[in-house]
Amino acid sequence: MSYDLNHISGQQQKTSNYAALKGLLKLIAHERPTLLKASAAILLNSGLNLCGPFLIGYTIDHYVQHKDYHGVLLFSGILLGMYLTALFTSYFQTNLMGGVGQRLLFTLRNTIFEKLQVLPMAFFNSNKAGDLISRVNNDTDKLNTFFSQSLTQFIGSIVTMTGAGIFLLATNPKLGAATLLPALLILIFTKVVSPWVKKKNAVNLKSVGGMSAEIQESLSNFRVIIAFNRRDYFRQRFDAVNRENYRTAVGAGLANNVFLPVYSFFSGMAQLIVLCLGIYLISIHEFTVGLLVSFLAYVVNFYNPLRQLAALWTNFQVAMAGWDRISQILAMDNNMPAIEQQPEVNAAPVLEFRNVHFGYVKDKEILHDISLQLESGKTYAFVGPTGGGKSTTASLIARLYDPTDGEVLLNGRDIRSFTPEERAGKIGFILQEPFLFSGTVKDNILYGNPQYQHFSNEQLEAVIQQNNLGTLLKIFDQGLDTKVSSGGDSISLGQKQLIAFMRAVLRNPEILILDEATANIDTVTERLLEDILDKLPPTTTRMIIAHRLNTIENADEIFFVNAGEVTRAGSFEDALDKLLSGKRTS
Ligand SMILES: Nc1ncnc2c1ncn2[C@@H]1O[C@H](COP(=O)(O)OP(=O)(O)OP(=O)(O)O)[C@@H](O)[C@H]1O
Repeated sequence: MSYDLNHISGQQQKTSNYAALKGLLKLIAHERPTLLKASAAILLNSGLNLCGPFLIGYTIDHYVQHKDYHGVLLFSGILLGMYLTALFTSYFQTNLMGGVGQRLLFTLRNTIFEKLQVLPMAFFNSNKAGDLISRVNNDTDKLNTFFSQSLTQFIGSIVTMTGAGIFLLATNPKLGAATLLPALLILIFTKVVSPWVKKKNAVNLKSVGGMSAEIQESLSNFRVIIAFNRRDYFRQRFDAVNRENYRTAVGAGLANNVFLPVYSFFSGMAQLIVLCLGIYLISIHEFTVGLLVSFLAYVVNFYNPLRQLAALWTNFQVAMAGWDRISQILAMDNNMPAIEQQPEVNAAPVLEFRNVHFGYVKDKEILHDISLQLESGKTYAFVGPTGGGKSTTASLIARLYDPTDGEVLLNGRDIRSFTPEERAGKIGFILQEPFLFSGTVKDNILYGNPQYQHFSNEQLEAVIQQNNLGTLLKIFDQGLDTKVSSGGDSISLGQKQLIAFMRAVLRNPEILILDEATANIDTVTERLLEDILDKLPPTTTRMIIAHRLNTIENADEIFFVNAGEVTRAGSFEDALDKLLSGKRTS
């Protein structure tokens, strides 16, 4: 399954409006009562507005022409009451639909975010964070705008138009049909042009996503930019995406504005037809002045909403383009589902790789036919050159990815049969570059150990002491309350690794993976960590990925990982012998 959203965008641009709308309406199915109330208000509003011209025509023919001013006054009062009621219903429906729009925005953002939580690493490797942010923030807002501002006008316009159309055809079918002819041309024009408009908007939303990705990348790498004095580099890159965004926005703007002039032109044509034909019909006594006034008003009532629909249709196209981008995320599935539960096998190795093959992308294998076994309670070191496949091996143990072939077994059970909670409880992972969340040291420790969520500082400190981590906590001048800014930039990389270390050790995992976890720590502190690792429960298996020899001195067994092959090298002394004899023979 390809997780590259922008690749999919290119292929699936042609979702029909109907299919897109159907999917969207499913999301707001629970809003049905509110939608019904709002629709009733719209119907009443449009109905009242529609009665106006008829009553005016009636008043002219029956009271004005007969100089019956009492009747004129009466009907004026009725009209005033009707318009005031229409004002109230309009306010009511706007209020209701505004709420629907905001709730849709809320639900959509939650739904997308929940989906993002279940998608695998491969998804995040294939998509830029900035583009995803733009989909969650910007594209959802397009839908909110449509629902809260445009939908009621949309329905109202259609109801008013239908009512006006019925009046026009019922009063004089021939004149009515002639008046409605330009509307047919508008319909054909809209049908032909809409896919092009939607595409232009989709391209624009994609470029907004690209710009957001660029901003995100440059802001998160500002330190490198300043250190290399390459502000110009990102400026140029930003300039390019901004230019692209400008170009696509102008394109979308032009496309969006194509409807209005065409609608206005045909609307003017329709009024001209009514005026010419109407005057002719009056001259042959087939029509009255009052009817012509009503007729003209209904033409306005028909074509004005139609003109309004032009703008609303544009909003609809923008919203649908946004919805396409959102539904691409919602349609994604996790390609790493849990398989059926299996019994754990007694006396099985704590971890086993059976003929494992793996590649991040198709046709480029990174790990080739790896078979290895790790026994409970031992310390294993994985060493080898940069890019050899050490972190990849560790990622498979933590099930960040599934093998493309072969099996990874935990306690003799296929790792895929564990629930994420079970698996995470068994495996502690300290990454090469640990990520910390903004908050305090305590918040970051609790993030990996929710079981201590309600512990006071003193209680948590006691747990930390029991796990021999007290000396590490002392390194932070304000202990658990030491502030950590977003991404952990306010503390050193070594300190970040210490927090990540405490976070992982407190989980009491069966397997603790340290991926270059001490690379940025001074030798004195590193000795402290070794001491802590020695004192871990005897059942904890340690997997240490390292470049520095002193880090792996105490390992029970060493594996060489090179060019996607993992070979057993025995103890530290054996490995050293092999390395030296290899050097001597070469
Ligand atoms: N997310 C990824 N997408 C595609 N290829 C990747 C990805 N991560 C790693 N690789 C590739 O996989 C290979 C093994 O990388 P890996 O990170 O496992 O090596 P390593 O032995 O841990 O290296 P180091 O000692 O530098 O950490 C490399 O060729 C790398 O380019």
